[in-house]
Amino acid sequence: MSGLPDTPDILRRIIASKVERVQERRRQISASQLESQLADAPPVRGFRAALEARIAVGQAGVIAEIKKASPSKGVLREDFDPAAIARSYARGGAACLSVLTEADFFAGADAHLEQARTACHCPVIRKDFIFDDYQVLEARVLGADCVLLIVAALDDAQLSALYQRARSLGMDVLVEVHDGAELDRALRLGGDLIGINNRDLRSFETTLETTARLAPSVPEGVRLVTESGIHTRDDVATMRARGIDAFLVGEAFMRAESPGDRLAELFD
Ligand SMILES: O=C(O)c1ccccc1NCC(=O)[C@H](O)[C@H](O)COP(=O)(O)O
Repeated sequence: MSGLPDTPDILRRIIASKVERVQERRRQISASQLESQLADAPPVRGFRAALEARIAVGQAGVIAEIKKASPSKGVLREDFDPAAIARSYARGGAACLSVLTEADFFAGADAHLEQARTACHCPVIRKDFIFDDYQVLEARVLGADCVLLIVAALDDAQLSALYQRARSLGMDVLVEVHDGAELDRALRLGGDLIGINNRDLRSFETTLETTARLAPSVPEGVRLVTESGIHTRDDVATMRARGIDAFLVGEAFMRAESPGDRLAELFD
């Protein structure tokens, strides 16, 4: 199993359950069979390009998340229709979508990504816990335009191999960090789309100060995305005042009757 000595326990538990699911999936569909399905995968939509297009005209680049539940908050939304949520997000001004496909802790599914992607023109990141080349290949076959690599869960060799594989398939990679050491590793990797997760996965404490503290260390040319804990217009204003223009938001939208309307309220 992947991971580092100080990988947060919740990540270890999520990945342990993923290992079993990926092994089962491999028994059903081999990697070579997946490779043969690449030709029929939906064409890649530019994930980072969609963010940059919004930011270039002075708007925030919003990655709107489709997430039914999470370890820190439990069930977020009972009325959970990924296609309807995707359409709502697109109407509300989302640049991109983030779709949880992890089943055991987030009640996600691969079908959620397919439904969301088919329902609108937004590029989609597969929000899952990736440690195996097979999962990167599977994400592309599903239609993902970007994948998430969590620095805290992977050593440098894994990070590099998975990053190169995703890029070779035409996908962008959101490299997620939570502290300075992880940010250094992400920058050494060559990541040009870096997410700072404001949520401490050891305590679940969530503070925008995490992004504020690390942002000055992110060089020009790297797009920084602030993730987690964005709930109010003040949160957005605070981040934008610090030069952060890309956001990944889930709970605040998932708890709203109209996710897209809430997005428009926070980011208009
Ligand atoms: O949210 C959790 O409880 C969680 C636990 C373990 C790993 C990841 C987790 N969250 C994934 C995310 O990073 C968030 O879904 C995403 O950043 C959006 O955060 P929010 O807007 O606070 O829902």
